Amino acid sequence: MDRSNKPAAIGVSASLPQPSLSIKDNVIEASLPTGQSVQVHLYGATVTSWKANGKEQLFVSEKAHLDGSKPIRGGIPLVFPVFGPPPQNHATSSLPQHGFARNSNWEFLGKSSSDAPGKDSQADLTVKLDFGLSHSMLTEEFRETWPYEFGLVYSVTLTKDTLETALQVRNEGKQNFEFQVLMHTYLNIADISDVRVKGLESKTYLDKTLQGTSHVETSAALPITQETDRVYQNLDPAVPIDVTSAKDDQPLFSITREALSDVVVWNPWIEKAKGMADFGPDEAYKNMICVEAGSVSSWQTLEAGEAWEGGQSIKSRL
Ligand SMILES: O=P(O)(O)OC[C@H]1O[C@H](O)[C@H](O)[C@@H](O)[C@@H]1O
Repeated sequence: MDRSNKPAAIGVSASLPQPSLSIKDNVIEASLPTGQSVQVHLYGATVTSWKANGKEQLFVSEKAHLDGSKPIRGGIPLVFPVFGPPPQNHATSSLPQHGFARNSNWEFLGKSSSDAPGKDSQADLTVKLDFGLSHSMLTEEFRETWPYEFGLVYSVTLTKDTLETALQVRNEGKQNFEFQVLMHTYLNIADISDVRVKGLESKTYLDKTLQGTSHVETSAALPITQETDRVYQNLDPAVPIDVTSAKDDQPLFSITREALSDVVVWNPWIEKAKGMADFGPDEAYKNMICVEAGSVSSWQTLEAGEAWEGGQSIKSRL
């Protein structure tokens, strides 16, 4: 994953078509000359569309609120600084479930594009969009409930066959703070019964559908046949989690991570899907699986003046 701020398009032949950008109604869209595109809402810096090979790769609920009144149900909501309901007696205790990043208005910091070093082909072009959120941009309520001086830079990079999302967290204040982070990715799938999740065998997970009890995964290719809400812990981020098709065992998605050693696998299934007002249609649980790269099973402590960085790269089968 390359998250450096490369100079815009230097070294790219002037005659080659370049990535395009549009900004409208707080939605940023970028596309590559080879057809791939990405869309990001400033509300939550939520990625709401990733098209590759002419297909939408992310699931967004038909009933998702896109007006900033509620976190967006689908795409890639960003969870920070707490995952799930905040614990009692913790600095995050008064925050909403999954923190404030997904329900704050971010700023667009700009676009940069590059081609792979030593290559001179359109196929190697990438486009990176950067978004920022800091303490002063939060609502008064969030500023009061989580009073730390922080800076987030979220980078969304589109390449020919991957989408990369990376977060930098900076402590810009004088006190240490603790955080959790997670990229709550809703993958678009044709049929949940055809999907298997690989790369989890022998890993310990907390099953949130069974009072958070601890288990060890026995399946090399996990089918989703009921409500599933599991936090797999201490995975090697470099080993991909593959979402494969049971029909041909080919990966539909392959997800590698950096500094994100937990992975949540979530599907609400029938009853929970019906119970979520912003989830629709009811049957849509068949068309999504959340595979969420994060650091959530403990807390990252960030000392004053320090920075932390983590991210994921999702490769889609083309
Ligand atoms: O409804 P939300 O707040 O968006 O949370 C949606 C889901 O997020 C994660 O996957 C959690 O593990 C689930 O327990 C939760 O239900």
